[in-house]
Amino acid sequence: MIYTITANPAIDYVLHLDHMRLGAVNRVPQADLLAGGKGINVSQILNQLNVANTALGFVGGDVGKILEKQLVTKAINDHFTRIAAQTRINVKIKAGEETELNAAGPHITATEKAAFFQELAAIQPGDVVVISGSLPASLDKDFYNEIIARVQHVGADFAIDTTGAQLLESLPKHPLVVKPNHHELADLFHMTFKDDADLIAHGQDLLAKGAQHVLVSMAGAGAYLITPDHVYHSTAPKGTVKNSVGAGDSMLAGFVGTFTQHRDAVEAFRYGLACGSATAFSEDIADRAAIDALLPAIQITTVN
Ligand SMILES: Nc1ncnc2c1ncn2[C@@H]1O[C@H](COP(=O)(O)OP(=O)(O)O)[C@@H](O)[C@H]1O
Ligand SMILES: O=P(O)(O)OC[C@H]1O[C@](O)(COP(=O)(O)O)[C@@H](O)[C@@H]1O
Repeated sequence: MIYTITANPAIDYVLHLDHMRLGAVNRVPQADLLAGGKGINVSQILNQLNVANTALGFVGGDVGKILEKQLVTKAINDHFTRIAAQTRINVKIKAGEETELNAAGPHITATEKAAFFQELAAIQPGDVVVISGSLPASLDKDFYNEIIARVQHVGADFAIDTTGAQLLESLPKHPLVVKPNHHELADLFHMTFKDDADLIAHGQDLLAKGAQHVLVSMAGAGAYLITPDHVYHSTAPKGTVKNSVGAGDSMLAGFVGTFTQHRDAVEAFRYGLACGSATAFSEDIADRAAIDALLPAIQITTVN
C-alpha cells in the first residue's frame, strides 16, 4: 500500500485570462475549482495507474466540504483527519505566465494531530509513505521528522517532495526518492547552476547524503534521474500546455507507483515523465488515456 500525506491540502481556484493587469478590475472568462495539495495529486495519479493507495492529511470547514466532495468524485481513498479550522484556497492565475498564491493553511490542534497519527499507525512493513507539500503554519517543523521516524520504526519506506532544510534533514534517513525541480535544487545550495554538469553534480550530492534516487525535474525541458549506478536524462514530450499545476506531483506519483510494482528505476522514470507531461497537457491532473498516449514518446538516454 502507498500512503500519501497532504498536511495542507487546498481548493485550487484556477483563473484563466489572456492578460492580468495588477491594480485593475480583470474579467475572468474561465474559472475552475480543483482539488489541490500535492499528496492528493499523487493519489489521483496512483488511482489512474491502478496502484492501491490511501490519502492522509487534515481537512476542515466549508472549503474542506468542497474538497471532500471532490475526493469522492475522484475515488480517493479518503482517510483525512477532520479538523475544526478551514482548509485553504490557493489561487492560480493563468494569464500567459502562471502566478500562484498559496495560503498559509489552517490551525491544527494537538488532538487533531494525535488523530492523524492514529491513521498513520495502519502502515505495514514494505509500505511506501509519500510526504509532500507545505505544512500548515501551526504544525511545527518536526512534523515530517515525526512521520519519518514512525515509518522507519515499522520498516516502511518514504518518498519526500519538499524543499530547503526539511529536504536536507530527510536525506540521511534514505528516502526512496526525492524530487526537487531544478530551481529548488539550486536554492538548496544557494547558487545558480553553470550548466547541466553542475546540476548533475549537485543532484549526486543528494544521493551521497542518503537519497536512494534523485529526480530533478525541469518543466518543459524534461528531467534527470540520478541513481547510484547511472545518470539518465529525458527531454519532455511536446504538447500544448493547459495547466502545469501538479505536473511535479504527477511525476513523483508515476515514479513511486511504478517503482513499487516493478523495482525498475528507469521504467519508473519513464512513467514519471509521461505522468508529469500528461498533467501539463490536461486542465486537471492527467487521466490514464493521456498518460498512455505519451509513453511511446519518452526517450531516455544514459548520460553516464
Ligand atoms: N511545459 C511542459 N511541457 C512538457 N512537460 C512538462 C511541462 N511542464 C512540466 N512537464 C513535465 O512534468 C515534470 C515535472 O514538472 P516541473 O514543472 O519540473 O515540476 P514541479 O511542478 O515540481 O515544479 C517535468 O519533468 C516534465 O516531464
Ligand atoms: O503545499 P504547497 O507547497 O503550498 O503547494 C500546494 C499546491 O501544490 C499543488 O499540489 C501543485 O503542486 P506542483 O505544481 O508543485 O506539482 C497545488 O495543487 C497546490 O495548490
